[in-house]
Amino acid sequence: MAKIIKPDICVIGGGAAGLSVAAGAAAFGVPVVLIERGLMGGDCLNHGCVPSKTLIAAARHAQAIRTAGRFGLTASEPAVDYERLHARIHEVIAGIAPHDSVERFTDLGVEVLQSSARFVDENTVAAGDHLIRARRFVIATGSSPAIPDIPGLDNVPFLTNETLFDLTRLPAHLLVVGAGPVGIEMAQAYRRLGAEVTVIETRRALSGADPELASIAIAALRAEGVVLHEATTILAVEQGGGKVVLRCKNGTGAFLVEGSDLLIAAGRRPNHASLGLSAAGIDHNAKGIEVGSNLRSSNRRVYAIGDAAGGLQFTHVASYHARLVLQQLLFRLPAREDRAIVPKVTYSDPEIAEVGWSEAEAREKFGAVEVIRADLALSDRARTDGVEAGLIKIVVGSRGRILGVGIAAPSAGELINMWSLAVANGMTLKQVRGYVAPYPTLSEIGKQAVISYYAPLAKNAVVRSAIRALRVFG
Ligand SMILES: Cc1cc2nc3c(=O)[nH]c(=O)nc-3n(C[C@H](O)[C@H](O)[C@H](O)COP(=O)(O)OP(=O)(O)OC[C@H]3O[C@@H](n4cnc5c(N)ncnc54)[C@H](O)[C@@H]3O)c2cc1C
Ligand SMILES: NC(=O)c1ccc[n+]([C@@H]2O[C@H](COP(=O)([O-])OP(=O)(O)OC[C@H]3O[C@@H](n4cnc5c(N)ncnc54)[C@H](O)[C@@H]3O)[C@@H](O)[C@H]2O)c1
Repeated sequence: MAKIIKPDICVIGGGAAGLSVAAGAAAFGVPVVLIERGLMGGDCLNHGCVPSKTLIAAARHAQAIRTAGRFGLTASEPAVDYERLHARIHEVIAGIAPHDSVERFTDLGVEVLQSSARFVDENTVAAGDHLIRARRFVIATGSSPAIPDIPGLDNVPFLTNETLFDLTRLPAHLLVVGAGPVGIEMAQAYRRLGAEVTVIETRRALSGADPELASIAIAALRAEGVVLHEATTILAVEQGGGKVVLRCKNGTGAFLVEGSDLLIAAGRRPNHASLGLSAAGIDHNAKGIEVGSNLRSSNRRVYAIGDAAGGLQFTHVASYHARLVLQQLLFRLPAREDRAIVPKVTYSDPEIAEVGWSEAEAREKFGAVEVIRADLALSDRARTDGVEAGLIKIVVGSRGRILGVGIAAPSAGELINMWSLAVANGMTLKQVRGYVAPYPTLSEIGKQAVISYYAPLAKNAVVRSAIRALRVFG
């Protein structure tokens, strides 16, 4: 006989999105049930952001050793102890895991059920031997790696982000399918750690980013020895002589690529196949659960957030969504997702960070916009730190309104923070002109770009004659 529970909120999925809703609801004393079928913390903690950024940090140190010569130090080829690096990745995960654990959430007052959830009707979810009849449901079931339909792939072992961080040896030659954020970040990291790396991409690399900014990161990867084939189709994959072989074709003809290991980084698919969505009248498609800007589904009791909602797929979006849903469920206040205020970062080196409308999007939406740029070469800090390439682009609308900002630079993910605040608050260049930037920092290039916007003022005849007139006063 199933046990029936009737909480106010039932959250399905214990990743970044679901945990944020559960913690927020419990903090206000609202009865909440959280159902998780796998590891608490979801993709970000276990197979995504945390292990990938730990790997990238190690790779950055390896590259610093390799390129130390230009700072007057003795450079060498770094000796990589991959088993030790594997252990460090899992130490970092283990260090964060208690924050997301069943124990912590139980202590917060959340009832955690460790099983798979499935809707049985419009108002009921089944999980193990429980039936949950909640006033509201929040689907936060995330996404999984999409596996492309390439002939032969069924017969060849391959890695995804779910298995990559279990490797205890450095791949000799990593073949990467897909040059999105996952493919590019991992390609550069493994190259820096000493692997040969070849990336195959059907379209252009980092096609979601501003092409001018993306090209700076891609040039850096190529200079470091990553081989990248864009606009290339993989016709088949085979295994032979202990190698993985990709049969490829592009504008130059057909060719073979051989490697020791294959990583599939070809995008994501939502985890909703086993949720029984049709039984609950929840509309969905191949990208995710269909929601309005208030994140509510076609079943008005049910919301979908994070990767499951099929929009932007970032951990900070998961927590942004959680806040919007809590605002509606707890305080009965309206809330709408505004994608234009969400920053997007790819953690290549240089990093690519963007917020607001890109140049192309703004031209399409607003027509006449101005784009101001400053090259990182203008920054004294870039010179002291030996940073060779970088750029900031600010897209400016009428009356100097900041519509969007894109940065290619080391730590661009940090530099974008102040611009995210500016875009979210509809700020203008005049407001940025007035703040004092510390010297020497990379952030100063933003200020320099803004000053360049006002530079024509110095040549303006009216301004000049006003200054001449004011000289009369001594
Ligand atoms: C390699 C990689 C690197 C990334 N790096 C970054 C980064 O640096 N910064 C960033 O912002 N984003 C990054 N992301 C994206 C980020 O990981 C995701 O956007 C984020 O994890 C989404 O959180 P979520 O809670 O929506 O889903 P998930 O984290 O996927 O959590 C969903 C949870 O639901 C559970 N679940 C699914 N179905 C059921 C069911 N039927 N019943 C019960 N439980 C269920 C799953 O087990 C899972 O634990 C990265 C992703 C990858 C793959
Ligand atoms: N830094 C970050 O915040 C970060 C890092 C990694 C991932 N993520 C998130 O995870 C999501 C998934 O990232 P992703 O890189 O896996 O997906 P993606 O969809 O961004 O990129 C996948 C790439 O694979 C290519 N591709 C697909 N099938 C192919 C095939 N058969 N052959 C060759 N190329 C093929 C696509 O053209 C695309 O460029 C992103 O939307 C991103 O938001 C974020």
